[in-house]
Amino acid sequence: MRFDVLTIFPDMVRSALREGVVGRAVQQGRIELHCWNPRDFTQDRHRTVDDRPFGGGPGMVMKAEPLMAAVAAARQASPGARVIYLSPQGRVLDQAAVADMAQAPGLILIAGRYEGVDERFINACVDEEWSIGDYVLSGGELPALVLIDAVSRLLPGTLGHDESAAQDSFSAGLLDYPHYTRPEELQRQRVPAVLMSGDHARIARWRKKEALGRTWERRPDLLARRDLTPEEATLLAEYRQEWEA
Ligand SMILES: COc1ccccc1CNc1ccc(C(N)=O)cn1
Repeated sequence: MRFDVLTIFPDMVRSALREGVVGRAVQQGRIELHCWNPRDFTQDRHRTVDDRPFGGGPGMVMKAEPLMAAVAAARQASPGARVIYLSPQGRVLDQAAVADMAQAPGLILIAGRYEGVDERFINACVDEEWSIGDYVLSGGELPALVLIDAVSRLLPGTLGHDESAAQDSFSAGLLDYPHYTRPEELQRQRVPAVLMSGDHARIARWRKKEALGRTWERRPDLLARRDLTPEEATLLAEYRQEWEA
């Protein structure tokens, strides 16, 4: 899959994607990453990418023309890509949206800076506006990196064991079960015996129950959105009995 990022800080984006599973996928060519700097698409000596807002007010606005020229170049290099603008005004991202994006041939991600971009650029060039959450950052680069990481994890071959992405609780609409590793006892806390039993069916059942129970405790909103199978309802009832015991 190909990711094109429009940013005035390309080194910030490139360096962040050198490490970890995504970095390895880029090195192995399973993921392509290209950065386009709007400054390279300016016509003036000062390579101006921002200007003062019409109507007054604080801060600067990113000029439309350099962005339009950069997006045209990116579209040519990545046919069929979805053009996504990361902003606090976008639809808030969730795992289902990430999974849908992983089906695209490519994503062209616009990382805004300053107070945002000229609305005419959004109207003319942007397919979708997305937010990584209800908070404001100094730029769209970190949201673009979040999106690239979340999508890349779902691409075949990115993770060591593909099923670990599938097992990801959010893919199942639930929170994750607790994880443990050596030592077996730590500050008088022992690893739950079931995990030492070698009984994989029993372990899977325990993990499902923990995921359901923790979702019920911490994120009832997620549970409300999810129909439980009869088995899941039984597991959650068991968890709640133990919890209220
Ligand atoms: C004032 O900043 C902006 C204003 C408008 C657009 C982009 C920016 C760049 N900042 C961003 C970008 C995305 C998110 C998010 N929640 O996804 C948060 N901040």
